Amino acid sequence: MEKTAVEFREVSRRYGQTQALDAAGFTVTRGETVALLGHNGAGKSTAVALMLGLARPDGGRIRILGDSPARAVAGGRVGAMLQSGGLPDGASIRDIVRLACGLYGNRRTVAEVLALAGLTGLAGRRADALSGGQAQRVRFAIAVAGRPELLFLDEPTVAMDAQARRDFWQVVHTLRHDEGVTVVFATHYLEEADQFADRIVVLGHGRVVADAAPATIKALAGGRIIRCVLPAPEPRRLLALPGVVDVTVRGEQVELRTDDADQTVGALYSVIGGVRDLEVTGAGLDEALILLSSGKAA
Ligand SMILES: Nc1ncnc2c1ncn2[C@@H]1O[C@H](COP(=O)(O)OP(=O)(O)OP(=O)(O)O)[C@@H](O)[C@H]1O
Repeated sequence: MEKTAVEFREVSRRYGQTQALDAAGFTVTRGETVALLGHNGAGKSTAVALMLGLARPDGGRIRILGDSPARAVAGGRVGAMLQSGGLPDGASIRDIVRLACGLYGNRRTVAEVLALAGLTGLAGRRADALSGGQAQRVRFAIAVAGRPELLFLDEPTVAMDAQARRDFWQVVHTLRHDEGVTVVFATHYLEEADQFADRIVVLGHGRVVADAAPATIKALAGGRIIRCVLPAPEPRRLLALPGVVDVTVRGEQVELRTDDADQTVGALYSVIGGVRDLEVTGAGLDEALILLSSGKAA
């Protein structure tokens, strides 16, 4: 059996004037859970659509479970939960799940799928009488009905509250553990990527700007931001201060990224001088993502 679940190499896709993906590349090994993380419009949904064969790339190569996306999907080896999956209004949840199970030759029973998705108590409910979070669970049920080897989840927890989110990830964890399912999920929740992924691929403007373990992405976020006002700031002198890893200067406004705030602040006063309005904040994952997406972090 091939070891690579997803090969996504130098993939580009343009919509009119918009370059949604620009030579983006990553691979996913079987059994891994990988998060595609990025801001709105970064290219996450486009990448998922291409991996499912719903659209074709303008350039690059995509292989899914050693096959073309279309053949992997047609073979029933891939499950997907998309952002916009509509549900048939008049049908009950049980009807929808039965249909999905039937499509895959009943690789799971209807009862099993209902239980997996936490829908047993809602089985008789019509699809048009569901909350946003419940509808998400039905989409999840459809995605896992065929016992897929590879699961794509595009912002799966978007309409869920905190408890529903925890329950959802617990089920995904069980599938990974018990069935070895490979999971690729798109999210712009940094915490979600950190908690549930083995690896995070950060997309920014259609390119892969980071591809690393969550701990590495978090380490990038572990630093501090110092903002202050300086008369005639010189970026090169600022970059030479202890701890400083990045400098942004706009007029007299200075922003420094540092991995040792105490040393940097000390040096700002003793070496540079004229410091006004100084503040120090935690960089945080959000700051790290912005930095990565802007291409400033190496
Ligand atoms: N069918 C389409 N037609 C035109 N432009 C599109 C289409 N699909 C995506 N785009 C554009 O391509 C870019 C990438 O969009 P994509 O939906 O892949 O981003 P995303 O990271 O999934 O964003 P979000 O977090 O908002 O879902 C955006 O600028 C978007 O407007």
